Amino acid sequence: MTSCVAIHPSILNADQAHLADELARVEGADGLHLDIMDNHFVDNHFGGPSFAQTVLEHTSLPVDAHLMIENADRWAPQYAEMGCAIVTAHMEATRAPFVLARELHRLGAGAGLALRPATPLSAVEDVLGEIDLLLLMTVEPGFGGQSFIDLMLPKIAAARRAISAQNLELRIQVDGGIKRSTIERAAEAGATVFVAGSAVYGVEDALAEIEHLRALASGHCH
Ligand SMILES: O=C(CO)[C@H](O)[C@H](O)COP(=O)(O)O
Repeated sequence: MTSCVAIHPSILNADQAHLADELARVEGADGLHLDIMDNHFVDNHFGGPSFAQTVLEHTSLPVDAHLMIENADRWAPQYAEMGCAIVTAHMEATRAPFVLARELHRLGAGAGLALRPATPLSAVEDVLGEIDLLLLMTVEPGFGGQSFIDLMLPKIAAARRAISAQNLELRIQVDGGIKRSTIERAAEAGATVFVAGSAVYGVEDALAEIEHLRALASGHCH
């Protein structure tokens, strides 16, 4: 059965020593969230092009690459070229979001833009019509296992209103602290794509957890 919501496990939280197994145990999710961190835009280093290539070779899921890197205009297109389904750059790290979105589309990928918690929605309002995914961070980007920031709920709701007012199709993704106790509030506010790291990789039966999260969010479809 297709659902109105999507659960994307974040492999940042997987056991990196057993990457192929960790990818296999989330087959059945709606997509895979691939964090890329450059230790400049955030205080952590993870992923990169060769890691992304390895991940793409070991999953059948559509991969959404979340680039927590400086100078995203320069580096984002290669993730589209290698086959990521969606490439998301941070609005704070792109100088030319319209050009970047068109370039990602030309390369066959969806285009996403992400906002740190403290960046207002107004930063992306003019570009919403060019993108496929708006990622609203619900923690400070950089690390898994943090607590969901409740103050992001009005921002999610405002994004949902802006998208409806402009009659757009793009999806709202949330990332950070998504688990059983938070997913319904994020869904009710207007999110439809949920990144879940520790909630999925921290339990033995990852697929059962994905099902559970999907069922909770599905009660609040937009
Ligand atoms: O971008 C991220 C942190 O910056 C991640 O996607 C992170 O893996 C989410 O983990 P959790 O679900 O445990 O909060």
